[in-house]
Amino acid sequence: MATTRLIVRDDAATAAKYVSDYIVDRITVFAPTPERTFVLGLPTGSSPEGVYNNLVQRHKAGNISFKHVVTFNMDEYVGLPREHPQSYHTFMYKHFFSHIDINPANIHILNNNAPDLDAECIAYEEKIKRAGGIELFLGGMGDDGHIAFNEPGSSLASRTRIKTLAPSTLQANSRFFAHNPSAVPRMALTVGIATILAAREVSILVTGAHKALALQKCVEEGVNHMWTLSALQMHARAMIVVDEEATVELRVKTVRYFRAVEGSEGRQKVEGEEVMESKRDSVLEDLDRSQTATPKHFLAAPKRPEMLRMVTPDLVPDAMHVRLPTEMNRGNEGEVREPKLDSMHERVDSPTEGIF
Ligand SMILES: N[C@@H]1[C@@H](O)[C@H](O)[C@@H](COP(=O)(O)O)O[C@@H]1O
Repeated sequence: MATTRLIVRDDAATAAKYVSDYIVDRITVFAPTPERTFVLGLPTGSSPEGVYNNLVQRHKAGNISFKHVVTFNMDEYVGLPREHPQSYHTFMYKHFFSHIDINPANIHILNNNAPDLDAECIAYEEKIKRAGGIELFLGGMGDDGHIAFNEPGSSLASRTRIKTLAPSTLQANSRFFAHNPSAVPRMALTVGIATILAAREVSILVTGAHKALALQKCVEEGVNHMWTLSALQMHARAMIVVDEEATVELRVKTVRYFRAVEGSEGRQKVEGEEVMESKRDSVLEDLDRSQTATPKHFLAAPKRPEMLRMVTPDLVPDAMHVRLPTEMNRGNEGEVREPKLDSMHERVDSPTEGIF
């Protein structure tokens, strides 16, 4: 059975509303200050457009401020000028940043024109670390199951790096480039799977029947680097919000199970803690619930927000090591070392990529 929590909504609009309301709730409960900012990871793509529209509306209605929110975008095409209409830089300002009260100094987007792209990627990881780690990473999913630009075959231990885009991505994203796949940049900078898994919480929005097969692979099958969103199964606080259309390849019992999980949450209240309208806990915890008494702290956001503000662990959940390639080992401090190249990686990835 899947281990990533799934929230099913009727259509793309209500799925996007669920995600935007969730973000507003999380920031509100966190109550960020200049000294204690809320660090939000952000995606681009057509899926999150509705989320950004809702967030802008909630901001304009006076429901939410982004003054003390720090953002890190997931990815960016290599080589496109910043002001190019299809750069992710342009996308973010057009759909979100230009309409909210975020401090421009708090916005981080990978510099796709940096003279040294490898150094840019390393510095980006450092900036995330210095910001205290990502509190909530919002994401989407490509038609082939990729997250950010972690294309099929990416290492589950990857960090921010250069990736060569898969033909399936060039094809899918050609809709933004006059339907010409050869006009899509061939490379991108992207956070890695491990960067995403290191966030304290991950929320993914997946809508449309064209994503249904990939969703099925990522949710019902095992962790697999050919369907990189499946890595979320190793995260203790992850959810995927989908519309009905995206569920068409899932088993009926899978959808029923997750609906039942969501339904049962509304009935759980924990004394002395503030329940966030039952919108948070993780699937691992959901699974525990069926076997043991429900741990109270998994159902609710603690009233003292500082409890949520622990330094990001340098990843990796125990279960992950079990599945990592044997070349992968750990250093003295418990850090994960990069895996050695193997022939499959050499075939899939460009020689310019130091880390897969
Ligand atoms: N790098 C982005 C991903 O972050 C995004 O999730 C995916 C799906 O985009 P869409 O929501 O338009 O289907 O597109 C691109 O590949």
